[in-house]
Amino acid sequence: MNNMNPKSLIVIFGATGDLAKRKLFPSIYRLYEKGNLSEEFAVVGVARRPLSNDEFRNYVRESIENALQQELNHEQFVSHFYYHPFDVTDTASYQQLKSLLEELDGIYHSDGNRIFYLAMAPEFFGTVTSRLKSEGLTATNGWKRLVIEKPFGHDFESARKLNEEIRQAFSENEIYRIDHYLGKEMVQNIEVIRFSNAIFEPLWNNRFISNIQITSSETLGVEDRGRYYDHSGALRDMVQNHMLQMVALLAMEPPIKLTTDDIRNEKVKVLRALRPISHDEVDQYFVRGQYGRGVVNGKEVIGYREENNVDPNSNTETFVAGKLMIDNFRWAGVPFYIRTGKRMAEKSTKIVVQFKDIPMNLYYRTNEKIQPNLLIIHIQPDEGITLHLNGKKSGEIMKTAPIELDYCYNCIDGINTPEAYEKLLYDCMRGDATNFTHWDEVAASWQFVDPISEVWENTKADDFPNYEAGSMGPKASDMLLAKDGFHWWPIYHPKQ
Ligand SMILES: NC(=O)C1=CN([C@@H]2O[C@H](COP(=O)(O)OP(=O)(O)OC[C@H]3O[C@@H](n4cnc5c(N)ncnc54)[C@H](OP(=O)(O)O)[C@@H]3O)[C@@H](O)[C@H]2O)C=CC1
Ligand SMILES: O=C1O[C@H](COP(=O)(O)O)[C@@H](O)[C@H](O)[C@H]1O
Repeated sequence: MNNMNPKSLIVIFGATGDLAKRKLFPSIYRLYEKGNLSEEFAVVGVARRPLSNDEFRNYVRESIENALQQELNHEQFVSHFYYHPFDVTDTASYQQLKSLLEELDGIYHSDGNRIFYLAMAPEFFGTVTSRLKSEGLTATNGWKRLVIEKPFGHDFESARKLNEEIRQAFSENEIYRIDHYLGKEMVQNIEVIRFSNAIFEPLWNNRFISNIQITSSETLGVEDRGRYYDHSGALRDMVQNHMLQMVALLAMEPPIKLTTDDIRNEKVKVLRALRPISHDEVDQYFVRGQYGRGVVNGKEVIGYREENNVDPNSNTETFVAGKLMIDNFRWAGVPFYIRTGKRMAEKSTKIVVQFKDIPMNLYYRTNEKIQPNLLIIHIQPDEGITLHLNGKKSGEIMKTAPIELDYCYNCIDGINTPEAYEKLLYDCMRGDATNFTHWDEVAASWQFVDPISEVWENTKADDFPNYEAGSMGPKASDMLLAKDGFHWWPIYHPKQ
């Protein structure tokens, strides 16, 4: 097999769903368009509604054209798509799927390589994987891989059970647990910025860094996902996975080599070193919020409790801010502040690394307020880095002025950053699991988050809704930093 142009059959369970339409089909097309797929691939869509192959192919074409806002340039692309209607709880249909895969293996010479992508409700994850094994679909001459969407469980116990179920059919190195933040260009850049720059790595510790802030704010509300979200909340939806993954990448030790195992091992160590938060400490370290009505991007929007499929008295948080301490040599004493929420003022994901003040500042004498040095990693929508320094104020004696060294990745003409799903699908096809989460990371993350959700589920938040849609969250989020003498740095890009 040519590892750069992998060949495989891809079975998408939930092929008529939102994720497949918006992310998976366009990503497969982009890979094909760039020549990253060989012609020896086929996609089999599985869902209940009755569609013929032709109807499915039209649906795929439309999905791609809508998502990419372009016409399909390669007509033959959709001929690689097949549809197999069935209810995944029905055993008999797996036999028909097996025959179809064997037939397609012959047509596409895909060497028995199979990706099973579970893009459907998580309650089916266990059923599908056990049927794939019991009905013989995993017995193939080539490799087999399982891509599993979030949420991976609801807490540690449910995640452990799910893991046990899928491990009956797939080994750990065949399981690709998606965290789409790990496919983002600038999240992948964290390691490179840290480990390939002599000006950062020696300073990357508690001697020189005073705190690190990670914000992932959204302007969207819960849209049509109220049923799922009202049982999840921001802590499970964003913190347990994406936010903790970014913390792990920022805090991990340099891996011995850039292999999947070496990187994952270092990330797991960080997650295990997170200071556990006991039930009676939750209020000290974490803040929850829920949005009320407000104005977002100039439009009036309803409050969370008025959204479709949301309990009108819901106790679910749509905002979380937290202070995380990592109890190891490198990070002892350095708070990592995280915040994420829906219906906030901006759509933005940013990491701000705030360096400590220098020991003695010559310029204090002039009553100048020297700004701390900041390294800002812009994850989205803008992609880049900004370094905040101090320089001499032009024309003045003994006065400083802030300087911003700014590099914008996605401002450069011709650079079209690949979608996270495109990169992750390609990684999976090439057998590179580095940017997928290992079970040990998932387990450690749930173990950290569980005590917080237990307290929040069992205590009514009397002040909900406690932030206006279109704001940066509840006041208590600012207080969380203020009591340590810090404040949240703005999350807009300096050039905006
Ligand atoms: N949408 C998104 O942006 C994101 C989604 N995810 C995750 O991806 C997964 C899919 O989400 P999403 O696409 O939004 O979900 P949807 O509800 O849009 O799609 C569900 C899919 O499953 C199929 N389906 C439902 N029941 C059965 C059944 N018994 N047998 C066979 N097929 C069935 C549906 O088709 P039919 O009705 O025809 O059977 C449909 O294709 C979830 O785990 C979600 O958490 C993760 C991150 C983002
Ligand atoms: O996983 C999820 O992520 C999205 C935010 O992703 P982004 O790439 O747009 O930052 C969030 O809206 C969703 O609730 C959550 O399930």
